[in-house]
Amino acid sequence: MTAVLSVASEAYPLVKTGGLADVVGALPGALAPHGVAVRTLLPGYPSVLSAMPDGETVAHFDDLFGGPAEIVAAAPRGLDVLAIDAPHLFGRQGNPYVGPDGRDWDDNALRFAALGKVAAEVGRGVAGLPAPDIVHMHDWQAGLAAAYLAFAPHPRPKTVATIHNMAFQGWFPASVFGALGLPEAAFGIDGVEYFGGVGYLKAALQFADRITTVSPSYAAEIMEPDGGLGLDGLLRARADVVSGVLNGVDVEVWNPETDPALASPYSAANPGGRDANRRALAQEFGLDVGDGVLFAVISRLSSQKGLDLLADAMPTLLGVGGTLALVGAGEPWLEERFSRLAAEHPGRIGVFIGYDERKAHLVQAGADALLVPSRFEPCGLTQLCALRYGALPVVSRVGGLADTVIDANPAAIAAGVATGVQFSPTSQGALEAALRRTAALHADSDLWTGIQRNGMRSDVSWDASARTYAKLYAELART
Ligand SMILES: Nc1ncnc2c1ncn2[C@@H]1O[C@H](COP(=O)(O)OP(=O)(O)O[C@H]2O[C@H](CO)[C@@H](O)[C@H](O)[C@H]2O)[C@@H](O)[C@H]1O
Repeated sequence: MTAVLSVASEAYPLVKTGGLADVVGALPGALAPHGVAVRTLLPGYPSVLSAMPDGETVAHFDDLFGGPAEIVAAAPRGLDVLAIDAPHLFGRQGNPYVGPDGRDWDDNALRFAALGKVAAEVGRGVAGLPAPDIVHMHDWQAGLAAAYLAFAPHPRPKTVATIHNMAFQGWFPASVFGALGLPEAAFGIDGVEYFGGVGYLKAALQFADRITTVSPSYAAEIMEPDGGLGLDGLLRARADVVSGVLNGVDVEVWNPETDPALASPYSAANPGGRDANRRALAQEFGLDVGDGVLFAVISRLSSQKGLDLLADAMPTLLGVGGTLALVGAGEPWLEERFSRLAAEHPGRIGVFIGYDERKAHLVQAGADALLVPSRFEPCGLTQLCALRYGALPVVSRVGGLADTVIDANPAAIAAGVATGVQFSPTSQGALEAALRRTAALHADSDLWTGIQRNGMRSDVSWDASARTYAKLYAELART
C-alpha cells in the first residue's frame, strides 16, 4: 500500500470553484483499488468543517501564521480528510480566494503558506500522524509545501506537483518572504524567487520530485512560452520529470442510467431515452427547439473558455437553425453579454447565470452538442461528461480537448471512430465553421447517431489514469 497525502484548496463535494475540486475529490476513490491510500489535506473553510461535525483533533499549532490552529481528522462523504482549523485564516464564508468585494483576500500569501507548511509537517510525520510516502500538491495553493520540505531535515517524503491551470501561479511581492519562515537561501532563482517576488507554483515546479499536468498535450504546451506563461523555461529544464496524465470523471456520479437529475434515464444501448431530456431541457430554458442543433455550454465564464468568441458567433449559430442553453457564472462582462443575448433572442437562447449541478446534468443529457471553445484547456471535464451522456463535444483543438475528442473528419468517419468536432485555431471564424459543420453532421441522422454512440462507448472513467498515478507513486516511493 502506498500512502499519499493529497494537498489542495478544493475537493468536491466539500468545497468547489472549478474542475480542480472534481479531480481532488475523485482521485482517492479511483486510486484505492490500485493499492494507494489517499488522505486529503484541506483548509478548514466553513463548508469543510461543517461537513466534519464528528472530527477528531489530531494535532495542534500554537501559532500558524498569526493564530492557533488544529488539524481535524474525519471521513466526510467517503473522503479521508485532514482539515486545518485556523479561524484567523480560513474562517470566512463564501469563495475560498476572494472576499465579498470580488478582490483576492489580502492575506492569501499567508493562508496558502499555512496550507504548504502544515502539508510539510504532516508529510514528515512530525504532527504526530503517520508519515505518507508521497505528498501530492495540487496547483499553486499547495505549492509551498515543496519548498518547506526541500529545506527540512531528512527523512522526507517524495513529492508530486500537479498543474491544473498554469494561468494561476500564486505570485506575491517579495515583502511576504520574511513571514514564510523559509531560510534566506530559499529566495533565489533556484528557489522560490519568481519575477522579483515569491512564486508558489514556481516553488512546486522547482522542488517537486515529479511534475504532472492533466493531459499530454497540455504538458507539451506549457513548455512553450505561450502556454508556460513564464514557467516554460523551468519546465523545459526539468522535462525529464514532467508528464501528462488525463483526468477522468466519476462514472457513478455521471451515469445516465441512474442520474436523479434527468427527466428520463437512458444508456448507450438505448440513446432514444435522451429525447425526453431534450424536451425537459428546452422547457426549463424556454427554448423552441425544432430539428436544429440544441447547443449547450456549461462553464466558468472566463476568457480562458473562449466564450466571448461564441457570443460573437451567435448569428452563425442561430443562422444554422441552432438554439443555445448556457449554464455558467464568472466574469461579470460575460454574464451580462449572455444575459443580453438571451433577452434579445427569446426562445432561441436560454441562459442560467449561476452554479447548479442539477442543471449541468440535465443539460448534458438533453443537449445535442456541447460547446467548449477554450483558448487553452489543461484537460477539461465537461467534454468527458458530454461524451458519456451523448452530447457531441464541439471543441477547440488545445490541451486535453485535443487528447479526448476524435474529430469527425472523413478519415475518422470512414474508420468509425469519430466522437465529436474539433476546430483550430481558437478564433471566431474557425468556431463558426465548426458550428456549420456540426449542423451538417446533425442533418444526417445515421451519421450523427453513429458518432454519438462512439462517444458514449468511449472510456472516460478514471481507470487508466488511476493506474498511471499508482505506478508513478510506486516508482517514486521505491527511489
Ligand atoms: N455554472 C456551473 N454549474 C454547474 N457546474 C459547473 C458550472 N460551471 C462549471 N461547472 C462544472 O465545473 C467543472 C469544471 O471543470 P473543467 O475541467 O471543465 O474546468 P476548470 O477550468 O474549472 O478546471 C481546471 O482544472 C481541471 C481539473 O484538472 C481541468 O480539467 C481544466 O482544464 C482546468 O481549467 C465541471 O465539472 C463542470 O460541469
